[in-house]
Amino acid sequence: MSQSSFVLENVLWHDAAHDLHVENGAVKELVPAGSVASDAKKIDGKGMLLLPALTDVHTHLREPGQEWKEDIASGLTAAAHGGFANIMCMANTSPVNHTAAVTTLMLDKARKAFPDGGPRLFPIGALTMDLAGKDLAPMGELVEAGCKAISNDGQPVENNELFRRALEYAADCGVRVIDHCEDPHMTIGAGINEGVVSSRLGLKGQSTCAEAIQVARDVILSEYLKIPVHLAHISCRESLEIIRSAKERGVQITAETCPHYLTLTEEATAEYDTNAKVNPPLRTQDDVDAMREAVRTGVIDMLATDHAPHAAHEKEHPFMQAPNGITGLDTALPVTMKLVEDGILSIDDLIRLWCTAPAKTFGLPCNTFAPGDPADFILYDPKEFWVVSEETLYSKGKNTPLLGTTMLGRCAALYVGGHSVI
Ligand SMILES: NC(=O)N[C@@H](CC(=O)O)C(=O)O
Ligand SMILES: [Zn+2]
Repeated sequence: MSQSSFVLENVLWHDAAHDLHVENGAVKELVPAGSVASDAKKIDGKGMLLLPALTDVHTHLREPGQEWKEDIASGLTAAAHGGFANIMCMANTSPVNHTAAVTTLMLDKARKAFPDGGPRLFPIGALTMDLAGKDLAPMGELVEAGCKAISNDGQPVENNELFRRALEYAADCGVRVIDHCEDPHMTIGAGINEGVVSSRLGLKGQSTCAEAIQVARDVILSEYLKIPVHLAHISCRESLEIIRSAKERGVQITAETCPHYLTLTEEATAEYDTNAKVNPPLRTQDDVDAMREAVRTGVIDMLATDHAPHAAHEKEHPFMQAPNGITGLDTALPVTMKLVEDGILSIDDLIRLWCTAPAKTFGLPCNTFAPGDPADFILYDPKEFWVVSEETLYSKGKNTPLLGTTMLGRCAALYVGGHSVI
């Protein structure tokens, strides 16, 4: 019997006990418990919550070049324990992922990290060479090598003509551009919101205008060219208003936000905590409220981690010198499940935001538990207490403002294509 044919018995799906029948790595049926007629191997699901596995369209894996922060093996291990079947990794490595050779190296490393099958890796190619904002990267070659999207994430493109040509070139290559929306002249790298906390600390903050201006630029180009654009890590109310009205006009804009923009405010940086220093910065409670509304109504299409691991010694620099970024693969699902417990999201919202929308937008494998779908799923233990600490995070990056927080619930098992990864 193939290892990927089995009946997973007694799992909780939408509050009722179900059995999941997997055949040759694909879903055969998901039915009320006790109604599968098959002599395939039985696995006890122990009443755990069944969820489709997650897709992260925005991860920084740091390999090649900055393996002390994270490498592909450690990042994919954190992804597996976080419940992710698909990971799209950003191009801001060293060297930048601007040639097929770098993309191929990333894919080789992923295969070697999980020779029997693990989370699937889908690299994102650079938009410009070295992310320098001058010469377009060879997108055709990058897509052929396996890149699923194009982005200058971390180094926003300020040249509008170049950005327009990049959208056209990427569309010709059949992929979407993911834009980190930030006017690079408006205090890029500040990592703290321009507001009461930055004033109190005597730091130069980053305004919401820096983001919203680029969102507006992208909407204008997307509408004019009739080319889809994906907006990365949206953080503030002003951007949402632009995205909402663009979508009403039928502009092909998709957008993501991250768990931290749904749960944390600028107050997290009030004690100069560099683990809360991220780009775009954590905003106000009013922005958090607006973001929560936007993920419910579909103004924001999906969640992404923006997993941005950095080493402890780097985050120990004074606030303005410390690098931007929060590690997120380990904590994304429990943080989102808490939003479900608190009645802010429904479980169907969570599945749409973390599974169906990201996979479908970027053309990745997607499990909706329909017959024939890849058997990518999680068994989630809602009763596992764990404290976020250097020891409990699988990522090399321990840079999260959640250190010391107790989480209720964790991914107990991940299957990708019917293969048990953890
Ligand atoms: N999001 C972050 O705060 N940091 C990202 C780069 C970026 O997107 O700015 C990183 O690579 O560390
Ligand atoms: Zn970014």
